[in-house]
Amino acid sequence: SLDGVPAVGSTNPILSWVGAFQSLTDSRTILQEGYNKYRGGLFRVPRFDGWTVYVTSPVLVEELRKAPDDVLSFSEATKKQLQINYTLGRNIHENGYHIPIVRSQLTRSLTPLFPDVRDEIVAAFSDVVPKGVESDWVEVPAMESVMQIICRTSNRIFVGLPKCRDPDYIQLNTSFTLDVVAGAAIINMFPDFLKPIAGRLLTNISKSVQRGINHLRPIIEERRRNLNEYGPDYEGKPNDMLSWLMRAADATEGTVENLTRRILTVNFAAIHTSSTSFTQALYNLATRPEYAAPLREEVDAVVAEMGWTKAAMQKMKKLDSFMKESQRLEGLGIAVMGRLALKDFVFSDGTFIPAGTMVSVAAGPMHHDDDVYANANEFDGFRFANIREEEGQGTKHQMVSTTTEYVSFGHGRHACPGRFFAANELKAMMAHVVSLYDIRFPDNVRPVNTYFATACVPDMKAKVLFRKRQA
Ligand code: HEM
Repeated sequence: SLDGVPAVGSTNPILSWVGAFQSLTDSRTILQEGYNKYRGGLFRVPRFDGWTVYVTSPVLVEELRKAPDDVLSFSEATKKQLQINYTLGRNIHENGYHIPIVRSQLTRSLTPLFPDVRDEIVAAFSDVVPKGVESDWVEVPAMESVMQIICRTSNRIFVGLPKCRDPDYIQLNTSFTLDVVAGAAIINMFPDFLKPIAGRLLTNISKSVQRGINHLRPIIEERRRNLNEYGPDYEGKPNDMLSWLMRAADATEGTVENLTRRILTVNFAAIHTSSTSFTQALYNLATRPEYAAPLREEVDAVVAEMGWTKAAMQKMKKLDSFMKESQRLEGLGIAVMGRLALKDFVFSDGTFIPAGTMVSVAAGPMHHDDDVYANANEFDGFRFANIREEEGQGTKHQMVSTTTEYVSFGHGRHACPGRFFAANELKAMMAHVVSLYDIRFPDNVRPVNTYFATACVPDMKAKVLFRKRQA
């Protein structure tokens, strides 16, 4: 019943397995091939358990965005892709109470909590960058260091000090994403009745959750004692994600295990996404030294006027543009906005999508399309700043703004609720880098990305050279 949607590769059941394998290992080529052939329309690519239909135009992205949740479902797509019942946990799928907290409370708190974010960034960079940086170039393993810094900074706001600096807690949160993604891939290989057993026996997840409980139980219990003794707004009550979750949780969600799973889930959504995004931007700056001076000029001027504040981060338009351009060209998801059709759906061009089909946006090819972005394959760090200059003070081209053409954070009601936090954190980190360091690669060559399934992953092993900023 997907006959109306052209396929990339063979539709023969045996040969489409070869295609399914290729879509794991060479997804970028496959998506680009589909996009080149069927641009403006839809095409399908085989997976081991079915087909994914990709949309390729802003008009179709808009229709995907508008489709009701009970027709094209974000949460059912995520449940299937991540095998949520056996990985993050059934409650995460059934009760997404953390999502409005991330979207509203976290975003509203960015201004008052900025001093904490800044403090953690400064402390984490000074721990991660070797001391010799004062007088010479020093090597910094980029991705590993970025993950440490982002995990610390994010968890300063999720669970506070001193836990955010605990090495075992950091290790747990940076590896939990891989536990979940690898675990989901394993569980997906089993028929439904064996999935719970596969989830328990063949993945690391229960061990990781237990490790998380060991870290968070004493904190949750202490906060609960204080609440009981001194009331809901006791003096010194931490203003962080854990407190917000504890306040919003019902009796079921308020257990130590369920609160721990919730914190792990927020970390799952936050750490690898933000770390890959920052690492790509760092690689772009290290290979394009011509951007250092104008970025530095902007950061120095804005900080001199407004200090290290959230408002200052918002004022740094060149920096915002540089981060957004990195994400446009090398965003983590070359396919985003996955939706599972729960009912039959028909796009306006007449394409019929039967219930049970996965639908997604071919984000990578769209972001590299010359008709959407001039010289789309060129890195133009100030592309969006220049557009904003031309168009006045509008916010449409800020890093956090989503459109039918710019979908790195998705688009519509499920667009990433953490993007305001992420953009603020990533800009504060990059502003710190340009104001304190010069950076480059040992051989001046940008490391190559790898593609796995629909993820674009920066070189995890590359080292960037840091040196104290020269006058
Ligand atoms: C650069 C960093 C990030 C990127 C690129 C990113 C990207 C995305 C994308 C593509 C989606 C799915 C949108 C859709 O399908 O329509 C999403 C959802 C989500 N993100 Fe992010 N994200 C980032 C950082 C964060 C952070 C820091 C948090 C939490 C603090 C977060 C929390 C979430 C949550 C909870 C959802 C699910 C929303 C829902 O269920 O409606 N993300 N993100």
